[in-house]
Amino acid sequence: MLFHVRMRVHLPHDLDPAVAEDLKSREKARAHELQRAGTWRHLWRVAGCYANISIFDVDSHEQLHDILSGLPLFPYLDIDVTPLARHPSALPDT
Ligand SMILES: O=C(O)C[C@H]1C=CC(=O)O1
Repeated sequence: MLFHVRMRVHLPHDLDPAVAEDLKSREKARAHELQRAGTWRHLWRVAGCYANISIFDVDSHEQLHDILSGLPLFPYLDIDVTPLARHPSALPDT
């Protein structure tokens, strides 16, 4: 199952810089792990924003929820999820 996910990051301005760097470092490691597993299929920066557009490939809504809510930055993310279905005019393997 494919999902389009938009994440906007809102780190508090008074967050200790060392804590922020630790969160970003752990988030990056987890993002790499999920990309290598094929679960986090696309990860794009939204130009001009501290936000990303991602495509996740998971087995269930519950798996997606577990992954997103387990991200180190989760407490600071606004997340919008859109389920994707195959378009009838899409060429195979696109
Ligand atoms: O920077 C972001 O968009 C937030 C998050 C997503 C992947 C990652 O490494 O950080």
